[in-house]
Amino acid sequence: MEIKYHALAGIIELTPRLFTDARGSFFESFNARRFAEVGIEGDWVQDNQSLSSRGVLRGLHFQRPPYAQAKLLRVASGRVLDVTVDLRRNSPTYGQHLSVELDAERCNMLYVPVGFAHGFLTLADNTRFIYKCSDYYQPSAEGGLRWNDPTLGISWGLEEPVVSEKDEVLPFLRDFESPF
Ligand SMILES: Cc1cn([C@H]2C[C@H](O)[C@@H](COP(=O)(O)OP(=O)(O)O[C@H]3O[C@@H](C)C(=O)[C@@H](O)[C@H]3O)O2)c(=O)[nH]c1=O
Repeated sequence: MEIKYHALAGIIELTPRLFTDARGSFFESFNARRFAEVGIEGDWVQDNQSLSSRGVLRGLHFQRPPYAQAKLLRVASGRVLDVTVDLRRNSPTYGQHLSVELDAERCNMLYVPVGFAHGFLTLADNTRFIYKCSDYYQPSAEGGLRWNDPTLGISWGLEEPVVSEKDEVLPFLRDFESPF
């Protein structure tokens, strides 16, 4: 497994070893012991999966404490541009973001600790996005930031993605107090 510690401290990318043979391929998508060794901590309690066509943007989302979630993300089919924004008030990289492409061919995964907003844009049809969460879904604790906030300056590479009504009215960073 290849491990990459990204410039936003705490974000870890894992690219697993794929075992390929005449039947197809195999990889370990989660191994509690091995993942803990490289710094991935989470008492994982919920798995989610979404299906999206190309050009769908979901995010940028988080849950407020005490329901904050760490997430372990991957793509089972298709491809996404995955974006995380550092919302840890004491962090030297507060307000900065990281963009990482996740795809079903490499099966690369991203670990996002508590304290980040998260979103993704699908780059292919039939994109299945799968993620583990370290706390349960709690609608009353949902929060987020606007995907096209000029202060964040995220280059999504698409002018008019498909975005939910809920996500189109999320606040901008300047009007927002981070709960982290
Ligand atoms: C996130 C979530 C949603 N739902 C329901 C609520 C709603 O009716 C429907 C769709 O919810 P949403 O529109 O919030 O789904 P979506 O926009 O895909 O939300 C997800 O976006 C990505 C970027 C994340 O990081 C996730 O944590 C999550 O917030 O599913 C659950 O039942 N459990 C869950 O854990």
